[in-house]
Amino acid sequence: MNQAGVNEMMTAEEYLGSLVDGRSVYIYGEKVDDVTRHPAFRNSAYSMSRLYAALHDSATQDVMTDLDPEGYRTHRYFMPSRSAADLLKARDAIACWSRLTYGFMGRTPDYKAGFTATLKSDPHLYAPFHDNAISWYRKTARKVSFLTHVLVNPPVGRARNISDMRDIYLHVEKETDGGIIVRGAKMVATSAAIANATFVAQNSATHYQSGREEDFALCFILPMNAPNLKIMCRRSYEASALSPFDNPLSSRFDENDSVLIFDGVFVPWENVLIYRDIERAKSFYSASGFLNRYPLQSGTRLAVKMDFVCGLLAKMLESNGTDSFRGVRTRLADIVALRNLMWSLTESLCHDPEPRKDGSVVPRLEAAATVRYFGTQMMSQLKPVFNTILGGSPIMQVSSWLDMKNPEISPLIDCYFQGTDQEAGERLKLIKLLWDALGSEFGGRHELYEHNYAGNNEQVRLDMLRHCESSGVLTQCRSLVDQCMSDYSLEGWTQPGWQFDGKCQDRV
Ligand SMILES: Cc1cc2nc3c(=O)[nH]c(=O)nc-3n(C[C@H](O)[C@H](O)[C@H](O)COP(=O)(O)OP(=O)(O)OC[C@H]3O[C@@H](n4cnc5c(N)ncnc54)[C@H](O)[C@@H]3O)c2cc1C
Repeated sequence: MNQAGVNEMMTAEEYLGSLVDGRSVYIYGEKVDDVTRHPAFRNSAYSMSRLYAALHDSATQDVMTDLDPEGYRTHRYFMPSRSAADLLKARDAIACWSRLTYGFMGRTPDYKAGFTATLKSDPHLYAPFHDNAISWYRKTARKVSFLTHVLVNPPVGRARNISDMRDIYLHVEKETDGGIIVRGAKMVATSAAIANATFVAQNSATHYQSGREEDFALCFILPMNAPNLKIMCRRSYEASALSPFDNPLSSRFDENDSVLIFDGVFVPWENVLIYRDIERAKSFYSASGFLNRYPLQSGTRLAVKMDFVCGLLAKMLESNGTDSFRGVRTRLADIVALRNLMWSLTESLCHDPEPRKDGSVVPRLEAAATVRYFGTQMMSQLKPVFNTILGGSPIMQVSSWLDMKNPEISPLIDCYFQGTDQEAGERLKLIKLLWDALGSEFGGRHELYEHNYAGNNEQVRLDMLRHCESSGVLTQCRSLVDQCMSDYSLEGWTQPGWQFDGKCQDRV
């Protein structure tokens, strides 16, 4: 094997070029010709392209990439890991990419690599489509393709049977020699407008009725330019950004979430992984290793974001001149503790991993479920602290950068908008950044994302509990209590050593 391996990873330019493929993206009443030039998407697409540049940059290539078992250079998380050390290196690659977006792009291509790498480890989970699994592993690893995913049925008729929702929920409409035709809608595909393909399945909480609902038990991968696939975008925060000074994050890291409408979409057989198979459709999440693997990406990305958030908070407190107050410092400590917790969890995901049949390893599910649990709560825990110790300071802003360029008022701004030992321009720059991160519509969407991206809040908890029950963790916890209770009885200690003379001590 060539030491350098074969390098087919997309460059930044190739990635941007791959998005100009005739996809049907709709926003503001129009179909978008080219997302790489459109004001609603162009900066976010460019931010994503910088990740591809990092794969080829000699300063970051070693951290980011390695050769996969077939001799192709790829991102470290796009291939199965063989050891705890491999997982740690993959964690560092994920962190390296995340820092390029300060943790504000959650669905970078390494997220779905949490799944696609597993296609190589156990393709037989997708029998009789196991060749498709291997083929999609190769395609995604070699190019470092950007896959998003869409798993959730629209929030309508949730208490009804799936089959009663056939007019809305995604299902197979027709089978042909070449593949299947699917129809229905799915929510929401983050970054679909700037991804290469989407993975489509039902989420793990879906209840199917055997014999009636096989048409819904599907799993396939679809290029974003598939005919009749409509990508319906929400409002763009990038398009509504005033300037880099006013919206330094939302103007370039807006992962537009879209509803996908499959309006009679043809899916060729080679893109199908599960077809009308309820058992496989229900079980592949836990069986594939995706549930073990994706929290390494999402936890590491969140840890980077928490670094950023801690920095923001510390700088704002300094600017306000409240950074030495004892009570304020204790609340900053609360946020630093959350940051430390998330980084520690990423370490525990890598150490002592679970072996797979093919000799690869994945993070232990117990640790993965814990990242999912704490990760989804972190932003909600953070906001009250900001609201409390920053008081009203984040709202003391000028309306836009134009006020600072207006000679009539700029001297007044320079005087009255100063921070503690800080010029007004620097303080306002910091406040605008803080507001974009946490107070803006972009910030609100981020809070909702962190809370929900891993499933609804009850599912996150119940999945973790179910795992701890089935893996024996709760049995072990119970037996520790049993052991303690077996040390004594009504008659006294059952073990030698401790003293009891048969009297009630305080009546001696
Ligand atoms: C910003 C953002 C980005 C997202 N990106 C993606 C993406 O890229 N791909 C993707 O697939 N999804 C994505 N999602 C969707 C996300 O996966 C779902 O929102 C999440 O799984 C929660 O599901 P839900 O919204 O359907 O809520 P529900 O499951 O409807 O839950 C809402 C409430 O109803 C309760 N509930 C639901 N069902 C039951 C039941 N059977 N019995 C009792 N109570 C019940 C829940 O406990 C919860 O309290 C995104 C969401 C957001 C907010």
